[in-house]
Amino acid sequence: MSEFGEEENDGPAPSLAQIKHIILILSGKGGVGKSSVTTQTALSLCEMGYKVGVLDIDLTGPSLPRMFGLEDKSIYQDSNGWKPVDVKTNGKGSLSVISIGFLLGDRGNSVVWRGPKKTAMIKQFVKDVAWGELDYLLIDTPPGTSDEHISIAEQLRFSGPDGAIVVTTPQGVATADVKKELNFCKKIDLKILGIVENMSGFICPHCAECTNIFSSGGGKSLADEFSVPYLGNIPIDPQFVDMIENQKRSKKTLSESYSESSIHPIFHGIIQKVLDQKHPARF
Ligand SMILES: Nc1ncnc2c1ncn2[C@@H]1O[C@H](COP(=O)(O)OP(=O)(O)OP(=O)(O)O)[C@@H](O)[C@H]1O
Ligand code: SF4
Repeated sequence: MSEFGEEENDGPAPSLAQIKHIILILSGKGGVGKSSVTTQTALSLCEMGYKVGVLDIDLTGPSLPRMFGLEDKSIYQDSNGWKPVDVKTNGKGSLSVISIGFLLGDRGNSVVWRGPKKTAMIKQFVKDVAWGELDYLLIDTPPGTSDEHISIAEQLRFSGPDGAIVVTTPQGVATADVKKELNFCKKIDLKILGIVENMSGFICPHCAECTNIFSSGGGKSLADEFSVPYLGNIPIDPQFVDMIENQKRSKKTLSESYSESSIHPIFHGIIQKVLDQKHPARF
């Protein structure tokens, strides 16, 4: 990427002009499945026929290239800006991805940057990607409330995001961190579209029966406490991990494998609750 200059954030980025809805995916804590939720949101919306873009601003641990089976892809820049990487779909909708992961030479690498450099990179991601026309742009953020969150909130200040989907797991420690995240959203005036409780129960790979191995209900009580929508819970599904890990060897596209998975109807219901909120399009 080119030099990062300090500019004033003086209005909505032209690169976002043809995007109808912007949704951020947040989590208070690492490893709760935020990137999985972003991936499933993208696949579900795409299956519904929408044009979807995914922006990965988890600069210290970008996992979306792996989730979408795009680890060997690179991005390039033309006169319109950075070109997102396309993901094969079932013929419905469209899906493209931009991640810092595409710029890291060794895929095992992560970046260790101080705040100003992270801010500059996020600014470039927001302003210089040639998304074209999209129904939904999903922004996958790092866990917690870090420089990246403040930067993206600042960059989107004039761009009217629909709001944020917040991911938690049933355990108390995760829900405690989510409270901080929810308070952060309140502070920056970012609407909460709802809370998703991930890894809630376990789907048996033999009989597809769902068993609650940890307590559940933490997400719902948080939603009640903060008076925000509860979108639902997603069980741990070994088939999902298998689908991600083995997509290169599979004859099916990720969209096809996803549409046949047990997790798919559950997640579809979650996304439908977001769509039912009927946020006005940005243009
Ligand atoms: N419902 C689920 N069923 C099975 N595996 C899951 C589920 N949700 C997440 N996982 C797996 O758990 C791991 C962590 O998930 P993910 O990378 O989505 O978390 P994250 O919150 O984005 O992590 P990070 O803090 O690194 O950004 C991944 O290997 C993912 O495939
Ligand atoms: S849920 Fe049923 S099939 Fe799965 S391990 Fe338990 S008893 Fe066996």
